[in-house]
Amino acid sequence: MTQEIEIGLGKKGRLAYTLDDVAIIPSRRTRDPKDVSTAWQIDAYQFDVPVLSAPMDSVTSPATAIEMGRLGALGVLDLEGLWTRYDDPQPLLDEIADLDDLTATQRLQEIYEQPISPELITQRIREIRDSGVTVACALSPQRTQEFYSTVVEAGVDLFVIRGTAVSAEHVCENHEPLNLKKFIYDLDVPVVVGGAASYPAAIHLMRTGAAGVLVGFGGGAASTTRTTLGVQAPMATAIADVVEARRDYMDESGGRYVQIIADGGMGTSGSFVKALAMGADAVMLGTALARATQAPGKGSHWGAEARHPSLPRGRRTQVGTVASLEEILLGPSHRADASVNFIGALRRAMASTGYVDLKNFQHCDVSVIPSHRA
Ligand SMILES: O=c1[nH]c(=O)c2[nH+]cn([C@@H]3O[C@H](COP(=O)(O)O)[C@@H](O)[C@H]3O)c2[nH]1
Repeated sequence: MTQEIEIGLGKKGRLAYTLDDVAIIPSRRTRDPKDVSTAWQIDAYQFDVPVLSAPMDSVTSPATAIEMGRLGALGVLDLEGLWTRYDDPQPLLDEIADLDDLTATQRLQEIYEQPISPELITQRIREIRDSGVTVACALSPQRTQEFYSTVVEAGVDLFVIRGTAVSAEHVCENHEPLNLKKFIYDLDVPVVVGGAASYPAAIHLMRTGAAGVLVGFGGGAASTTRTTLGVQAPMATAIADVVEARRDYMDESGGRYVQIIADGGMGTSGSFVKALAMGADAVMLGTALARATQAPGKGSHWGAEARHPSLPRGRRTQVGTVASLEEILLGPSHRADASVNFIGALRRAMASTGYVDLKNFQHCDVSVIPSHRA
C-alpha cells in the first residue's frame, strides 16, 4: 500500500526513497565472489558487465565506446554531441574542461550551436563498428525522426532515445511528435527509451515495443533539473515502481521481458550495486566513467541538458580523475571512496547475499535507512 504523507491540509505526497535511503541485507548463505555472474543481455547482445556509458561528451567518445566494449560493457555515443558537429572536437573538449564556472554554460550554448552533420554521424558509427564491439548511439526524441535513417544505415546495433522525460504520448500542437510505437515497430534495430520514473510512464514505454527502458528523471551529478524545474524522481522508488510495471507488462504481453536500465546519480559503486538490487538489469553511468583517465572531459562532466539554448538544466561540473576505465569497472582499486572497481563491489555484494546471478540478486532483501539517520 502506498504511504502518503500530508504536506498540508490540501496536499498529500508519496514517501519516496533515494538509493542512499536503502541498504542491502546480507543473507545467511554466502558464496565466493569468483562464483557469481554479472552478465546481462539485451535483445541478442550479451555483456559481462551491466554498465552502459552515458551519452555525454564528457564520458563517451568513439574511443571510449570501443574501450567499453572491449571491457565487456556498452558505450553509448551522443549523436548530438561534439563528435557529430565537429571534424576534430578535441580543441573544444580541452576548452570546455578549462572554462571557469561563471562562463561555462554560455560557452557551451555557443559551441553546440554548430549544426549536426549526417556525414559525421556515419563516420563515428563506422569507427565504432569497425572495432567489432556492439554499437549503441543516442538521439533525443526531437532529433530521432531527422536522423534515424542515417543512423540505421551506418550500422547501429542498439538505438537509444533519451530525453529528460520521454513519454509514449507526447502531445504537441506545433508539429507531429515522434510516434514511438510506430517508430519502434517499423525499426529493425532494438530501441532503449527513457527516462521514465513512474509505473504509468514505464508501462506505456514498454507497450511501444522497446527492448529497454531507462529509469531516471532529473538525476545525474551534472543535473540541475531539480533546482531548475523542480522535478526529480528518487531512484530507489523509481526502479521499484518500474519493476512492478514490468511484472504487469509481462503478464499482459505473454512474457515479454523489457530490460530496466537505471540512469543517473550512481556515482559510487555502492549506489550502482543497490540499483541492481532494487531490480535494475543494468545501469547507465556518467560521473563514474567521467573520472577515467581516458574520459574526453578530462575530469569535467556535462550532459545534453547543460547546452540547452534557452533553459539549461545541467552544468559543467568537476568530478576529477581517479583511475583508468578498466580499473573503474574491473579493478583493482587503490582507493576507499567507492569510485573504482564497480564490478568487484558488485561481485562481493552478490557473494555476501548468496546470489549467483543478477536476475536472482534483484530479489535480495533490503532495508530502509532514511539517509538523515545513516
Ligand atoms: O536532468 C538532467 N540534466 C542534465 O543536464 C543531465 N546530464 C546528464 N543527465 C543524466 O545523468 C545521467 C548520468 O548521471 P551521472 O553523471 O550521475 O552518472 C545521464 O545518463 C543522463 O540521463 C542529466 N539529467
